[in-house]
Parts: sequence; C-alpha cells; structure tokens
Amino acid sequence: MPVDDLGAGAGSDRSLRRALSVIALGVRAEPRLFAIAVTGSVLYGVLTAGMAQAVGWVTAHQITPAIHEGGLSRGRALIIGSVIGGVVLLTTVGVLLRRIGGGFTVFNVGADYRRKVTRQYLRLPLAWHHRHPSGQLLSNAHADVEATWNIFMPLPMSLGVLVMLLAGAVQMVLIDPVLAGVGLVIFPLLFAANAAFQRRMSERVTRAQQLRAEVAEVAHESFEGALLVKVMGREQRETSRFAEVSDRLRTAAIRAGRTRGTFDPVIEAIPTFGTLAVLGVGVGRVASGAVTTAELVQLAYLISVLAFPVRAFGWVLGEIPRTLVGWERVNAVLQARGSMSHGAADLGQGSPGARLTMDGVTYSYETASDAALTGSGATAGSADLPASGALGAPIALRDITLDVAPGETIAIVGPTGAGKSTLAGLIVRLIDPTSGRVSIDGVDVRDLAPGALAADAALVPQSTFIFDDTVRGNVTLGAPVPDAQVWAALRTAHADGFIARLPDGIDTKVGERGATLSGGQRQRIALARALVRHPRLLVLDDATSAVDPTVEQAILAALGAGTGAMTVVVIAYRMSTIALADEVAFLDEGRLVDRGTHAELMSRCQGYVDLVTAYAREAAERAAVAADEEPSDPVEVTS
Ligand SMILES: Nc1ncnc2c1ncn2[C@@H]1O[C@H](COP(=O)(O)OP(=O)(O)OP(=O)(O)O)[C@@H](O)[C@H]1O
Repeated sequence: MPVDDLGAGAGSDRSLRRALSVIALGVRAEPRLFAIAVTGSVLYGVLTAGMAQAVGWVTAHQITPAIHEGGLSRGRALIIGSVIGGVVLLTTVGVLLRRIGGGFTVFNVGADYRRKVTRQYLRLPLAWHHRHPSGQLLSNAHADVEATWNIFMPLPMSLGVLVMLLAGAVQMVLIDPVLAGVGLVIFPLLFAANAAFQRRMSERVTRAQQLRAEVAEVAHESFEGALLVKVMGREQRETSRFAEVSDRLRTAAIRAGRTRGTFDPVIEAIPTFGTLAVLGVGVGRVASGAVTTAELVQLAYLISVLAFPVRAFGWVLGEIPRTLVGWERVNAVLQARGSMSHGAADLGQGSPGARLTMDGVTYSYETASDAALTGSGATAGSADLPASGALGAPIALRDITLDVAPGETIAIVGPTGAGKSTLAGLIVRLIDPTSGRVSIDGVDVRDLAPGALAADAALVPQSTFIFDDTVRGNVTLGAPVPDAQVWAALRTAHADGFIARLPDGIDTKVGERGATLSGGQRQRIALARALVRHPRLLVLDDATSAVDPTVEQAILAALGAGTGAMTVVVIAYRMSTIALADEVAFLDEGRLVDRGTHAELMSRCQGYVDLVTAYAREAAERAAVAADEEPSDPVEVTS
C-alpha cells in the first residue's frame, strides 16, 4: 500500500481502518519479529486458559486421591510439579517471546522511520525548511515516530488474548454451559467499556500529543534564541510563553488521566462482578449436582484470569489516537515533495577554477517553495515566470545573465534585499531557478550527479555553523584529511595563528556552535572547511564580515592569487574587498544593473557609487568609534 494513502482523511469512523493500515506497514517492516511476538502471545493465551485445565486435572487426579491415600507420594508430587511447572515455564516463555518480539518491533520500526524522516529532511529543499520550525522537526523525528509505533507493544498481546478467550470460552462451555453463559456476559461488557474508554480518550490523547509537539517547538525556539532573549530582557515573556503551553499540556494530560482514572476501576470491577455472579449461580448448580465444587472453582478461576488480558484490547484501542496523530505528522514529512532531482553528469578534471554561467535566471521564493511542496515541478525550471511578476509572487532575482571565467574573482554588490544570497544559493544549488539555467563548466547544475557539485563548488554562508567538535572535526567534517592539508586550509583562511595557540591545537573542542570562539575565528574555521576540499568555485556570502578588513584582504588576495586560482564569487560590503575583485556585478531589486571593474562602475553607475560610498562612510565611522573605545582584538572585529 502506498504510504500516502494513509495520510488523508480524519473522520473518526475511518480511524480503525486507517490505524489498521498503519499497523500493516509496521508488520510489513518487521514481519518476523511481529510473528515471534504474536506466537509468544498465543502461547501465553493458550497456557493461561490451560492453567485452569491443569489445576482442575491436578486437583481431580492427583490431590484428591492423595487426600484419600492419607499423604502425597513422591511420584504424585513429581507429576504435580511437572504439570504445573511445565505450564508455568511455557507461559513464561510465551511472555518473553511476546515482550522481546513486541519490543524489538517497536524499536526497529521506530528507528527505521526516524532514519526515513531525517533522510527526508536532508532531501527536502530549503524552501520547505524555511516553513517548518526546527522544534517541529525534532518532534516529528522523535515523539511522533514513537507515538506511531508504540501500538506494537499491546498489539501482539491483544491477538494472543483472542486465542485465549476462545480456548477459555470452549472450556467454560464444556464444564457447564449455564455457568459459562453467566460468566461470559462480562466479556461483551468489558468490550463495551473499553470501546467507550477509547472514544473518550481519543480526542484527549490527540490533543495531548499535539501539545507535546508545541511544547517542544516553543522550548526549542527559546533555547535557539537564548542570546536574544537575554539581551532584550525577554526572559519573563519567554518563561510565560513556555509556562502557558506547558500548562495547556498539563491540563490535556490531566484530562486524559482523569478519563483513565474513571474507566480503570469500572473495567477492573466488571470481572469481579462476573466471578461473583458465577459463584452465586454456581452454588445452586453444585447443590443440584450439575457441577462439582472443583468445576465451579475452575470456572471462577477462568473468568478472573481471562478478564485481565482482555484489557489489552483497551490498551490497543487507547493507542490508536496517538498512532494516528503521530502517523499523520510523520507522514506529512515523508510525503512532502520537492526533493531535488539529479542527473548523472560529472564535472571531470577541469582547470583549477570553474567557469560559472547564469542564463536568464529568475527566482521567485513563493513560486519555488509552493512548487516544491506540491511537487508541481516548477523547481525544475520548467515554469517560465513573467518578468513583471504577474503571478503576484515576489521575485528575488530577474533574468540574470552572468559569465564568470575560470580563476576570476567577482564581487557581488547590492543593497540589502537585492538578491545576493539568493544568487549564492542558486550557484551551489541550494535552490533551483524558477526559470533559466545555472551551469558550471557548461553543464547545467541540475544535470550533475548527486555530490558532483559539492565536490567542486563550496559556499561559505552569512551565518557560520560550528559543530560541537574539535577544530579538525569542524574543518574535515569527518573526511580522512591529512593534518598537513588541514593546516594548509587554516593558513589560507588566516586561522592557523589562533588555532596554534589553542590548548590542544586542532584537537581543541570548540563547544556547541563554537561558543568558545570569537565571531571572526568562527568565520575563518568555516572558510577553512570550504578550502580544505579544494573547490574550483568558492562562493563567499559575506563570509568574512567579522574578520578584520586587512586580514580579509589578505585572505581574498591569497584565494585569487596565481594562475591556478579557484573561481571566487564574493558577496562584499567593504570597498577594500570589492576593489580586490577582477570584476563587480551590481545587483538592485533582483536585477543585474551593471557589471565591470570597480573603477568602471564608479565612473558610470550612480547607484553603485552611492552604495559603496555609503559602505566606506560607515566603515570610517565605525573605525573612528573603535579608535575612541578600548583597544580591541587586533585580529578581528565582531561587527
Ligand atoms: N526564504 C525566503 N522566503 C521568501 N522570500 C525570501 C526568502 N529569502 C529571501 N527572500 C526575499 O528575497 C529577496 C532577496 O533576498 P536575499 O537574501 O537574496 O537578499 P540579499 O541581497 O542577500 O540581502 P542582504 O544583503 O540583506 O543579505 C528579498 O526581498 C527577501 O525578502
């Protein structure tokens, strides 16, 4: 069954059918483990019912004769021990098989779906990630997966209980149909009570599961924004926001607990009343000679042992709402469309620098993300977007045509919101153009095999991410790179000096998100991470903004130096950086307004002149302010 068949619809009448479909998926994923669990459960069921038979047989054929004989012989004791011990042993084996099989099913299927969900996160385009808070993603991969498959704990038991009930009912009828009739009345009552319990619980459990996800989302957001929260003095506000959602979860959990608390005693009491009724009617039946006392005891025992496992049905029914809510949330991730398609082309061994070409590239965030989510295919660049934006979508880039020669350094300059980062994302294929084409060495990036582009092109983004790992781990990302190469990359990024001074050099742990480093140090490690891969095309999206301007210049000069240089696209704000580039592309409102050397643009493009003059003025003002203040770190400025 295709997984997407299971996500649709929310009518309560369809709940059971949909739950069965989810269960079928789990069974198909782990058929052997599930079969072991059910076998164990059936064994347990048969033997629990059989225990009454065994006790009856032992009483009639061993204990009663022993009483008449005036003592228990060693032979009889052995028989009694073997029969009862054998049944107990097999029952224990049944319980073990059920628990181990059920547990492994839950954990294996859960792990499998966790992997599926996280793989899907990696496949899904940035547009999708922009729409889903990370707290929700955490909740999907953890709590929702768990909620979906927990049903496999009570499920095997409830299947075994069916067999047990059948075996028990047959025994009861064989002993005495009248007393069996009285005793068996409790089972429809138990089913009815369990069904009512499930109906009441359904809505409450659904609500609690949704609130669990909300709590995770709010908590994650607060932790992520801890710095902002502190700086802006929003601790109180954040605490109340978290308290409010936790309170709603607490209320929902209490409501569910109260329902459970109300139903539990009722469900527990029904078998006791059943046993009482059987004993009450049974006294008359014994008096009339229809049954013996031993048979009456056997019947009463059967009712009491059968009644408890029947609760397993209640547990399964109680799990169904959680299963469905969990599954709907997990399935929404698995069904999200828009993962990028790849071709099989390779870039081969070209020159040290790659040629970058953009042909009539237009990009609209709304259109692209909508297409990504609906799978309409517009991300593949098939849908031509009117340059006027007649679809009403905000267009981030319009009809950009650009050719960057191998080894060239091009600076992308433009006011905020001009589309510079969007352009950077298109070059390394974080996103695909709405129309037009991006090519590296003449090959459309969409035709490249998975991993081919990443092997040749690297982006150092505006905000650096540092893993809670050593400097080496952050630079190599686990790849087997010789130390000499790591140091060479760090040297080019001008990070070797401060790293050599760290207590353990490149083996120093840098803390979560590089907490022990300054902004400029983090940026230089991120740059080294890109450089160690020897990219033929390097895209720097304001990647050295926290580095001292003279160091930034030295880095860029080193990157663009020599005949065997890589191609560099640098999104730049400092006049000194811009002036270092071979060429400048000036963007404004998503359009390529002009392109040429810095001097050419200064002589003919007023918008460019205004912008870089403003940048230079701002830099001079900041330098003046810095000079008035305490002498700061001579290497980096955390702007
Ligand atoms: N994820 C997004 N979803 C929708 N619109 C976006 C998204 N990211 C950027 N935009 C819009 O696209 C346009 C270009 O943004 P982009 O980030 O490329 O500009 P930029 O030139 O890099 O700006 P800055 O210099 O401020 O970083 C802006 O109007 C922005 O609001």
